[in-house]
Amino acid sequence: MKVVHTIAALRSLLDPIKLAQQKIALVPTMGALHKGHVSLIEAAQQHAEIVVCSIFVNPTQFTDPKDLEKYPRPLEHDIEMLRASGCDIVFMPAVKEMYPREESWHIDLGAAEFLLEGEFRKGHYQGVTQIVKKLFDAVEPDVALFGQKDFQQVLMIRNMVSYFNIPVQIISCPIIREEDGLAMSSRNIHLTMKDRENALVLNQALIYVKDHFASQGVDTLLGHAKLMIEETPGVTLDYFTIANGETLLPETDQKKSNVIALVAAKVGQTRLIDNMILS
Ligand SMILES: Nc1ncnc2c1ncn2[C@@H]1O[C@H](COP(=O)(O)OP(=O)(O)OP(=O)(O)O)[C@@H](O)[C@H]1O
Ligand SMILES: CC(C)(CO)[C@@H](O)C(=O)[O-]
Ligand code: BAL
Repeated sequence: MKVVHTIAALRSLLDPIKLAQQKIALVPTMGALHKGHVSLIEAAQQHAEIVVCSIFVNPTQFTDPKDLEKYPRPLEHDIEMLRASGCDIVFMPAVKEMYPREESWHIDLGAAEFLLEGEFRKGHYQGVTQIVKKLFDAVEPDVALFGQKDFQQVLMIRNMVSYFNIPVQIISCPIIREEDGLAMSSRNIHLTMKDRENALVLNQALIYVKDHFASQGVDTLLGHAKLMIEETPGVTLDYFTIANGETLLPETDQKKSNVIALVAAKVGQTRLIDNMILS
């Protein structure tokens, strides 16, 4: 496994691979890797000969400076995990490498940009698409893999790709959970023991909705799920919605396909998200 820090070094590794017409997969991450990330590397290996993983805590997508400051950065551990997973190239640029000068960025990501995460983290998806475009320019991958855990992020990245006509296949991979159902997340490390227990309600509320989707109406389901979360001590709900998987607008027609339940809540000091496909 090669570890590189500059776009120039990355390109000199990738040029012969491209000349040999080998397929390249990119797995963008912010590090603090867990089994969810490893599942993306493993899926990437099914789609390409060479797997590049980027580790970059992208400042432009953080709307809360404290969140950026305390974002975990266990670099040695990450490199060891990637080595064990069979990743080929790790790209770990410094902030100056990706943002050599002040720049403004704004593209039309469609109305769904401003819903859900976009409402609670204003400008977040401009920052996400800005860095993912830069990573795509640096790597020129044939395929890029993202987690369904960040459901809205995958939609926004697909919109960015179609905005620029980038020839890359975007693949969304299933959510990897702890044994008790908590969605794996780098931010779980901030949870106290009590928070960790309380956080389970997010997955439990999603399961409730999925299990009763055929037998109860949307209003009843939402009422029950929100109550479950609001009654859990230390948990503050940002949103719980049953939405169309394309527009992210509330869905009331339970016979439709592509319906998803999405949740975000603060558990103690830590904001977590999760979701579940309903149809
Ligand atoms: N539990 C998971 N299962 C599958 N993919 C995941 C999971 N958690 C994160 N990912 C995916 O890994 C990629 C990198 O995410 P990131 O580095 O932000 O990790 P994270 O655990 O989502 O961290 P955080 O949510 O705290 O920012 C994203 O595409 C994300 O959707
Ligand atoms: C896609 C991403 C690596 C861009 O910084 C980030 O948003 C993430 O880790 O999901
Ligand atoms: N996994 C999404 C990255 C973020 O929370 O900023």
